[in-house]
Amino acid sequence: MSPAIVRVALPVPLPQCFDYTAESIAPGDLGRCVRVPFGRGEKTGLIVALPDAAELPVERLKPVIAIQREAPALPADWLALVEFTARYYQHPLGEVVAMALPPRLRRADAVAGAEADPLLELSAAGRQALADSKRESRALALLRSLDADGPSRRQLLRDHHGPAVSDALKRGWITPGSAADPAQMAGAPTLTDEQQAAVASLSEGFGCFQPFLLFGVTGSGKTEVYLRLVQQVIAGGGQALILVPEIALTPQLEGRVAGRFPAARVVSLHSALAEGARSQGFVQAMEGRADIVLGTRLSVFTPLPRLGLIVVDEEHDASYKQHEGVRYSARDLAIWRARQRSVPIVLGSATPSLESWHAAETGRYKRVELASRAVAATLPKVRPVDVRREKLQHGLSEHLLRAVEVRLQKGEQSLIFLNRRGYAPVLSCPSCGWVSRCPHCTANMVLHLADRRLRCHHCSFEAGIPLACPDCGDQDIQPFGRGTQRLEETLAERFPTARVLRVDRDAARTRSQWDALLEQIGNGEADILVGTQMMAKGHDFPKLTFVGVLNADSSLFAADFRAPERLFQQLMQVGGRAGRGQLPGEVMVQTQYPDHPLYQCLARHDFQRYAALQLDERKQARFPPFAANALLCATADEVGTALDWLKAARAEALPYAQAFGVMVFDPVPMRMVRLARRERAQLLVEAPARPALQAFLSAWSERLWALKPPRVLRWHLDVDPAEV
Ligand SMILES: Nc1ncnc2c1ncn2[C@@H]1O[C@H](COP(=O)(O)OP(=O)(O)OP(=O)(O)O)[C@@H](O)[C@H]1O
Ligand SMILES: [Zn+2]
Repeated sequence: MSPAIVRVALPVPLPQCFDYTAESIAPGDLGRCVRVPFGRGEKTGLIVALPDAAELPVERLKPVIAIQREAPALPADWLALVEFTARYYQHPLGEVVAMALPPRLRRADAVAGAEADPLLELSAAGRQALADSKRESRALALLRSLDADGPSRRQLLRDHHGPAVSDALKRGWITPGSAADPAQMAGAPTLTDEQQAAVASLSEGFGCFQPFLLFGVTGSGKTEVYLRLVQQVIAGGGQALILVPEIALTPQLEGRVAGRFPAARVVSLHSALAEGARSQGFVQAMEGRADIVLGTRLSVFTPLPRLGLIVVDEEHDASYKQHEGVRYSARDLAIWRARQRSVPIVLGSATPSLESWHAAETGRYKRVELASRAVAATLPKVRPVDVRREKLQHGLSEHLLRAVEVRLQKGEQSLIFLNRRGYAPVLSCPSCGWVSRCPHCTANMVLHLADRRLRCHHCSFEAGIPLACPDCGDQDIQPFGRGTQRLEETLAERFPTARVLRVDRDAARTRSQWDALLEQIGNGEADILVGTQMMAKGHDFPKLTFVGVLNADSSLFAADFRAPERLFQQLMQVGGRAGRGQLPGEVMVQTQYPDHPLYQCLARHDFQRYAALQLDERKQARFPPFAANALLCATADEVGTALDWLKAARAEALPYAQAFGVMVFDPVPMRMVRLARRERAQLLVEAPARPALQAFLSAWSERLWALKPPRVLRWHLDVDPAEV
């Protein structure tokens, strides 16, 4: 009997899969990891097909080394998902698989998915201990919370009560709970009428594919709506997948979900997790043992046998698109998955992407609206502050300073938003014009006074601060412009009694630093916050009533056609942090263009009007969603090499591009030509719609693989690029 053939996707930058022979093979081996000889070494890949015949003569095939049969095989719908991803984003399947699979599964290590996260409840002894207790202690706090909120998962308890949990287990004060209903909710507020209506319309989608756009103003309580839908799904025996932009920015949501469904098994997945935890969560979800999967873009690849609902929170967020390796959009793949599995998908945002907005306008998505805030009576008052005629004090207008002053007097919080880390964006010499450029990038090095370094925010190159100008020796070199550190300094000088707190990536390098900052703000231990985009999303601080925005104009006339859309979203989101509790909010945006439609629409909270204006412009200019784009990017040691290769690539495309209705533009150097010592160029492909683009790219990429690049050159395709 001739040996069986297995087709394996391997993590190598080549477009094809590889055939091997295997002694014995069962249909169940499809979707299993496998070790195979490759080149002079070995590699781990995934069995993606069991073909009847090989592409090469069988005698030339090598036998597999081992098939990993301890871990469960990936299911067929998962294989279809990664195959679609590879095809759509024009990326080798083996690399897509390697990205989508947690490392331990990928290496074909045995993975125990069984590590339980048991439900713990108060025992009779615990109840007694609680009654007898006299002194306040950590153990007591734990027992009290179990008494008040009911049973909870061990992990969640550990997060809040630390070692007290093991202690209480040992003493028998808490015990694994009886099988509780995972759909049972704890501490849910009564829905507003609007929320109730939204839940009702959205639940109509259960059991079939239907994309919904949940368009809800900031603070309207979208999360509450998701949670009710999730409850219905779990009650029906299904699993829910909730995608969030950045888990580091949403510990609140994680806690909220787990706290709301104490008996449900919640798995949270993101790339910052330890390998073991990520593999475990993945296997738990795959075996149907998780009820809710909450995670960042990568979790769109979690196998979910009982999938009943997908939620994409803040669907407009740029972090759903991966910017390296496999350049996929988790939002778009989530929609594909919902269709594949015939389940509803809810895309939620106060500022939807124009793509999704357009889809709702044209009826492809169903729009469900939350027009008012859940708690606060009103949306904040927003106004542009004209800075053309005002003398600014260290970049701050009198209006803005007075607004901060008023908040201080009332004991409320202000946030000054400046999307620029560091002390100053550049150090420069007034006599010869020297500026602190990064030696490896087309970018300036940012001055960080906190640790006295110059740092490139693109390649992370660092240098000390020179005492004198390296070119002319002048000792009077100066920081130019303003970053968050400098703003923090200015505000502390101006308001000496206020507690000024900076919240940016430098202040919150780790998850625990970030949690500590959030707690400080939540407890009202800060009066003035200086924050970057980290502060823009999703947070809910009841005492925060004023938001001042600096330096917004710089994105107004940026070259990228999506820049104004992003600016509008960002300003609306950051403004949405103000006045979410009982206190009314106010937002000021310093600008030289107070009459610009963007600021005018912002002041009226009129997303719809702004979206209509932008979509009109896009239609005229044939930008997405009225066209589909791809970029072919090349990097090399010098830009000329990259441009030459792109020209050759273009020449390959020209003879048949027209047949697809596709335009292939001339290659150009990228705006930031140098990045981390490499020089970059790109070429834009524009098609009337996605199917035409796909058909063209499949044909073209075959030729691209055949075009032998010079050794120093790397290339990739970026389908639906975020920036053009
Ligand atoms: N029905 C309700 N009753 C009482 N409080 C509610 C209700 N719904 C939501 N809230 C509260 O309102 C606040 C805002 O809700 P949530 O964070 O879900 O808003 P959101 O729509 O996600 O806002 P954003 O888009 O700005 O993040 C939260 O503090 C939430 O607990
Ligand atoms: Zn650099």
